[in-house]
Amino acid sequence: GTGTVTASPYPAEYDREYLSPVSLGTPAQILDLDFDTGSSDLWVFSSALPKSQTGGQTLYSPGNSSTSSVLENHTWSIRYGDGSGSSGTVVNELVTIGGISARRQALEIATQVSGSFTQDAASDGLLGLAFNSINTVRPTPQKTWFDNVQSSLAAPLFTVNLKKAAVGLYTFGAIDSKAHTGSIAYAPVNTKNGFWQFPLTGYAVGTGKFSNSSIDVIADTGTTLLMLPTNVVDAYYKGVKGAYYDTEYGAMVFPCTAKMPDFIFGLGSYRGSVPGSFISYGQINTSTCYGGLQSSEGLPFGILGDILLKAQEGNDGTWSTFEIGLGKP
Ligand SMILES: CC[C@H](C)[C@H](NC(=O)C[C@H](O)[C@H](CC1CCCCC1)NC(=O)CCNC(=O)[C@H](Cc1ccccc1)NC(=O)N1CCC(N)CC1)C(=O)NCc1cnc(C)nc1N
Repeated sequence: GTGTVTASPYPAEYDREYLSPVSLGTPAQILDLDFDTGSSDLWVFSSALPKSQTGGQTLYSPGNSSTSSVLENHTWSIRYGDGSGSSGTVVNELVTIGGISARRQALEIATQVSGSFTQDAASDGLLGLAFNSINTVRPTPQKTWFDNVQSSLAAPLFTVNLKKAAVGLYTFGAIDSKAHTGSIAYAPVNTKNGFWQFPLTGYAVGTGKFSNSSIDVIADTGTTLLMLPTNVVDAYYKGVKGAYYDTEYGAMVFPCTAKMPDFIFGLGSYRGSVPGSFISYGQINTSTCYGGLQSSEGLPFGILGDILLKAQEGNDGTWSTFEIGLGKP
């Protein structure tokens, strides 16, 4: 079959994360999870958390579900790129998304979460959509929901259609022919690091010439910003009057009045564009804005985060949506 679920941006004006409803257990407990193609753990806020670490999230309670069973002697502990983290125990549970069910999904119950999760009332946990090899459950790593349901999908793929300040969609098992115009560009995925990793074929800034270069990136719905090698970032902000590296924020910032050039990227022979307006991410004070494009210095690859994934390229005046199709060839 195929299944579709909404992806709602939060907070509305910042698109910092996208949340999707997931049904857990019997009777159904619905939690809003951050689908993350940059990790492979499905973990939720739970009744096992100290109250002091919760902040308004919906808590999954295994005791209230007739289909949950403890995965004995298994634990998990995860650390994310922004320094946040969580850990806990594991149950097998019925997990349904858009009508597609995994009957015995490893569902990771948080017994500890770091402060930024406690403060984020909108997110009840994460659903990892990267590869099984980076799942943190021990002693036996567990499979992702996408891996568990693949045999029941019409096609072994999912598509991501995030939108700026509007509700988008994750679709499992089919490519919606209404959601794209023209042919689809494919790139070979390198799964050795457990991510959806592939090469971009180059970039251009605004109306400048396209620079052919192979840039290793991962498609990561769980990362808000677009992170690329320093030489690309420097080339981009050279086109932004008054842009500079703010050591306090550790980020490129610029006057909010600056005209932002579009960012063009190559994927095979396909050319996608991120509107310049998306690269003004938000104000840090009345006159200075924070860049949606930052350096991936120190990372083994660039990160195509939400800033790029939500981009809609305007062609012949219409809007077609840039979406990522992720699946096995
Ligand atoms: C199995 C681990 C797994 C693969 C892990 N994967 C990732 O970190 C990528 C993954 O997509 C995670 C998923 C996030 C985690 C935080 C909660 C939301 C989802 N992405 C990141 O950490 C990228 C950096 N963070 C972000 O992009 C977060 C996302 C966020 C959204 C809403 C609320 C809070 C945070 N955004 C911000 O921090 N923002 C605040 C600042 C603002 N300017 C932009 C928005 C990893 O690489 N960990 C190795 C790792 C460990 N330690 C460190 C320090 N770095 C690491 N990379």
